[in-house]
Amino acid sequence: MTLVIAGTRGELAAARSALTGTLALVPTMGALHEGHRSLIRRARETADAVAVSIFVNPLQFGANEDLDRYPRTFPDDVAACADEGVDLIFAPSVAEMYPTEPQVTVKAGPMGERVEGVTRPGHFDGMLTVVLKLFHLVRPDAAIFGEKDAQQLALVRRMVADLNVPVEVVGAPTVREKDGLALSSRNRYLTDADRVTATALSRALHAGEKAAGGGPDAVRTAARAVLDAAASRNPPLLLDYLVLVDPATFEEVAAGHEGPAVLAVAGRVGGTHLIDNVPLGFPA
Ligand SMILES: Nc1ncnc2c1ncn2[C@@H]1O[C@H](COP(=O)(O)OP(=O)(O)OP(=O)(O)O)[C@@H](O)[C@H]1O
Ligand SMILES: CC(C)(CO)[C@@H](O)C(=O)[O-]
Ligand code: BAL
Repeated sequence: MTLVIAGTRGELAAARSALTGTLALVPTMGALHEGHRSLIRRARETADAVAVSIFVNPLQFGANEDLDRYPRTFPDDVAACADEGVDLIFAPSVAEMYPTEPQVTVKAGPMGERVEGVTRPGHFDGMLTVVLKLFHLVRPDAAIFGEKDAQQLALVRRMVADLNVPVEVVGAPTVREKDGLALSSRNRYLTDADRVTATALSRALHAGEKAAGGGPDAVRTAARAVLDAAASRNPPLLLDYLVLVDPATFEEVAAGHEGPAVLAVAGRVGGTHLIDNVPLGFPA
C-alpha cells in the first residue's frame, strides 16, 4: 500500500475509511529518530495498518518553552515513514487541529501535577487533550507510546481507563545511543560539550539500577552521586528532579517499598530540558 499524507480532517477521514483491518497509531511531534522508528515497528506488529501523526502541539508547551524552535523536519519524516512502511501520516496545521480556541480540555488530575508536571505546569493537560483529539480523529484500535516519556504513558493509560476510550495503549522500550543517552528530538540542540554532560542522566539511572538490591534509598543515593558530579561539570547539569516513583501514580515510593517502581530523572544542559527513566523492581 502507498503512503497517504493527510493534512486536513477531511483528507484524514477519506484515508481512514480506505484502510481495512486494525489500525495502530504512533503519535509524534516529528523530527523522527530511531526511537520513533522502533515505535512504528511495534505498531506494525500490533495491527494491520499503521498511522503516524506529526503535530507540534502548542497546548502542551509553556510560555518559556521551545515551541518556536522545536525541530521541524517534515520531508525527512515522510522519508522515514515511507521507509518503515507506514500507511498514513496525519500532519495537520495548528489551525486545522484548533480551528477555535479550545474551551473544553482534558485535565490530567493529581498525577499530572507531580514530577514532570512541577517543571512543566499544564503540560500534561495539553498533551492529553491533543492525544484524545487524535484518537477521535484517527480512530485507531491501538496507540504506541515510548517508555522514555513514562509519566506521559502512565497518564494516557489513566485517561483511557477513566474515560473509557476504546484504544489499546502499548508501551515500547527506550532506544538509546551507544553511550546510554536516550534518543530525543531535543538532543539536536546539544553541543558536543553538552552532549558529554548529558550522559550523566543515563549513568545516574544505571547506578541506581545497580544499587536496587539495597532498596529504594540505596537507589536514590547512588543515582544522586552521579548527578551531583555532573552539576559541577562545564557545562553543568542543572537537575530538575530525581525521583523513585510508583509507575501507575508517579507518587514517590517509601524506603520499604516492594514491587515495581520507576527511577526518573530530568535536567537541563545548555538550556535543553532532557528526561529519562528506568523501570526497577523491589522483590518482597
Ligand atoms: N528514545 C526513545 N525511545 C523510544 N520511544 C521514544 C524515544 N524518544 C521518544 N520516544 C517516543 O516517541 C513518541 C513521540 O515523542 P516525541 O515526538 O516528543 O519525541 P521525543 O524524541 O521524545 O522529543 P522530545 O525532544 O520532545 O522529548 C513518544 O511516545 C515518545 O515517548
Ligand atoms: C504524545 C504527543 C505526540 C502529544 O503531542 C507528544 O507528547 C509526544 O510526542 O510525546
Ligand atoms: N516528548 C514529550 C513531548 C514534549 O516534550 O512536549
